[in-house]
Amino acid sequence: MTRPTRIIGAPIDYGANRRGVDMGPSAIRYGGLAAQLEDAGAAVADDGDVAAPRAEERDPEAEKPSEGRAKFLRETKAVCTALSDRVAETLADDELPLVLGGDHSIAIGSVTGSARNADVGLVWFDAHGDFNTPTTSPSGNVHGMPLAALLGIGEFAGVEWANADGLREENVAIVGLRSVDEAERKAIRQSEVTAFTMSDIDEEGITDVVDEALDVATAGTDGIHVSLDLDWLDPREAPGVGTPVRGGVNYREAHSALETVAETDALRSLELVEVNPILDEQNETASLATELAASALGKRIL
Ligand SMILES: NC(=[NH2+])NCCC[C@H](N)C(=O)O
Ligand SMILES: [Mn+2]
Ligand SMILES: [Mn+2]
Repeated sequence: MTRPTRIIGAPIDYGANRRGVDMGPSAIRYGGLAAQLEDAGAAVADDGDVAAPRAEERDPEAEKPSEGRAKFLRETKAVCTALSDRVAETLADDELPLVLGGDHSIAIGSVTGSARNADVGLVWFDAHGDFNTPTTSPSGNVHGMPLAALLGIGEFAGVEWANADGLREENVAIVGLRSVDEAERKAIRQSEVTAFTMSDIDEEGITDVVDEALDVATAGTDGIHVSLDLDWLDPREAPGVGTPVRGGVNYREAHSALETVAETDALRSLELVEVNPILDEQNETASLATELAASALGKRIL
């Protein structure tokens, strides 16, 4: 029997260039999330969404980083702080938080919450490194920065609300990387984070790569957080995302990866991000997200 699962929505799109991922939580719920999770054997409760300021109330320049550019940092901080508390409370109740985004900046909230009273490993399924900082970011979009924020890199050093207490670089694995900015490449190489690119998946196959990623994340930790950016998949499988990149994993590879996550039995918290219903086709990306969540929670073909 899977741990009781509590759904928490974080309906924001401050961190992304293209509007629409704020509707992700609705689309994923509408795509049949609760039924999928029950199929996986999980008892499901829906905690609703964290409060998010409306577009009209936003000020892109309200809170500035020490240097560089990070748009809507004040709003991102407010939402992530609330989300972090909800995730920590859910874990304290011995339930599994399933966070629905929203753009990937919400990972700052989910992971700080998950790593508050525990040593946590992190598996980051993504086409992107999300390793920019306010000075290296080409866009100023915070969804390209959450990993650097959580690890306290660059201008994020000592930024308490954004740094994850119980997370060490050695326990972070990025899987499926294929779009990296120049400064990000350097920063990832300099860090202790393990990055598995699409070329690694070409060479070794998804099974071996995910096994290795899970070894990295589980080594010496109390459990793992899995952050699934839907642009990890090839845009043919997941068209409803704001920053699609060709050459991603296919449908079966994605399921296989999350089935392997379930087998490890170390899952502490999970999030599904970057679903953009405006750009989607008949909600297929949101439905796919629900299926992958079910695989991560232990749903099997037979
Ligand atoms: N979570 C994402 N979809 N991130 C995309 C980041 C794109 C680019 N590297 C940037 O920093 O702007
Ligand atoms: Mn991405
Ligand atoms: Mn991402």
